[in-house]
Amino acid sequence: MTDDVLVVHGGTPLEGTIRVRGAKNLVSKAMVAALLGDQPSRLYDVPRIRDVEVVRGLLGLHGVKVTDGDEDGELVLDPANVEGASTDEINVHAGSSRIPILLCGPLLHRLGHAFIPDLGGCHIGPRPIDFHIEALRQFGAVVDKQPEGMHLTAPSGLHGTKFALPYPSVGATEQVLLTAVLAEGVTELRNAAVEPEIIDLICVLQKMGAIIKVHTDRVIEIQGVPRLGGYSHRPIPDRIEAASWAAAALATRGHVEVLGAQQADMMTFLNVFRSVGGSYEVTDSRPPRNGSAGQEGGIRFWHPGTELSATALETDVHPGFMTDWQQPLVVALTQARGLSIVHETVYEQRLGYTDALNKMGANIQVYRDCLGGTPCRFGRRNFKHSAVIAGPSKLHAADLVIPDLRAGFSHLIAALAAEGTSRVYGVDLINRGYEDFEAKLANLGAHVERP
Ligand SMILES: CC(=O)N[C@H]1[C@@H](OP(=O)(O)OP(=O)(O)OC[C@H]2O[C@@H](n3ccc(=O)[nH]c3=O)[C@H](O)[C@@H]2O)O[C@H](CO)[C@@H](O)[C@@H]1O
Ligand SMILES: C=C(OP(=O)(O)O)C(=O)O
Repeated sequence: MTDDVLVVHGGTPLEGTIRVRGAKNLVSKAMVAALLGDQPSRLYDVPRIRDVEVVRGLLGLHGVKVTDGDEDGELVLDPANVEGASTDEINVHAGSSRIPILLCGPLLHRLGHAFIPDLGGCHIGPRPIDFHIEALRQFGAVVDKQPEGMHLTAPSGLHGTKFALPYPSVGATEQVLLTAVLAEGVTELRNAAVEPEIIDLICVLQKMGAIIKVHTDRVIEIQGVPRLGGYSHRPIPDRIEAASWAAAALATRGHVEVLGAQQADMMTFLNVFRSVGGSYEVTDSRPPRNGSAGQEGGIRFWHPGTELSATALETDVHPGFMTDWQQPLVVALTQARGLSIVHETVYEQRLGYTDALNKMGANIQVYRDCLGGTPCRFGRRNFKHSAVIAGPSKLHAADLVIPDLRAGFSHLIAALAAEGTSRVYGVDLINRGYEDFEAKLANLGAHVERP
């Protein structure tokens, strides 16, 4: 633990430009999709983050040759020799990410069997996988849960099915997509998640030869095809990372331009950012013309210098306010005048990190009640899933231990916004979803150092 610490000298506004690459929550799934093809795939703008390394390792164990392409961030994934791996080899990746569960369908199609290790990911609630298992069973998979992991077979192959999700789960929707594309017949998924990363995964699968219709009202219809080829794809940029830097600009009274950030995927965030009093400007990209260099588009976010206002928000599935934006933004809300209300409706336990903010001088109370306009699944289940943030608060330095990815980034922002020198332990966790964050911090003028 001691060498995984960042010393943060707070109180300096973040100023400058950074760039975000392919979305963590798409890139890893597109890599899994490559397993379904019988030709190589090319994925561009892949960030150097831990989740990518985990999937690269898992694909490698299953015979997919993953190599770096000519362009920085380009991966070539060749599934010509897909093969099984031992449970011991696969279990090296146990507890490291949520992505392994998405290998079920592709491995059943390619090998007829699959072994999935225990999942990792952020500790923000129990995160069950019952929807995944139920969907896989409906496709015809036999699922056997054992202490060392989950074994799956498909003795009669996988067949299209009609399935309605009890909640529009991102992962379960991806599970259905990745299984249905090569299943025999038609699959109809109701109450599907429609996050931009899912639509981008559908684009990847369509490039491979899949037939997928996205109807209104969260209905997705997939017509199984007998084979899929490879794809060449430049993923959507990471809208969670972009919003995290936006929140950091606001909390530190700074000005950060995020190249690559896309307005269309961040509309709900931008509305909240503006209602709090943050300023932003969308810069469109310009191709090179008549000898003048082109310009990459993005969004500039800054603190206007005037007082920020409290707001009320509820996290929700797309197109609602994304749960992964919540933790970084709350740090900025500690600087807004009045009472802000945050109702977390996606995860039961995603407010634990507020204890650390309170230790730094914030005034945040958490409640079991649904404090938003709409009662949610957690209302009568004793989870502290609503927060009231009274601001503005002067934050002071503290020693912090990072509990998970987004909470980790929020701790970092709080330390950057605070007066004095904080020590942030466990910062390596941030590498799971933020590429080169230390280099980016240095670019933005943050005073951080390894002891
Ligand atoms: C790698 C990745 O893409 N992670 C994202 C993905 O996580 P992930 O795909 O794990 O999140 P889900 O959308 O599945 O989870 C949403 C809710 O559904 C519940 N649920 C889910 C599956 C299931 O079988 N049973 C069940 O009850 C979960 O406990 C949670 O309360 O979407 C989340 C919601 O946008 C994001 O916060 C994560 O960053
Ligand atoms: C919850 C998150 O990720 P994961 O699903 O990988 O834990 C996140 O990215 O904020």
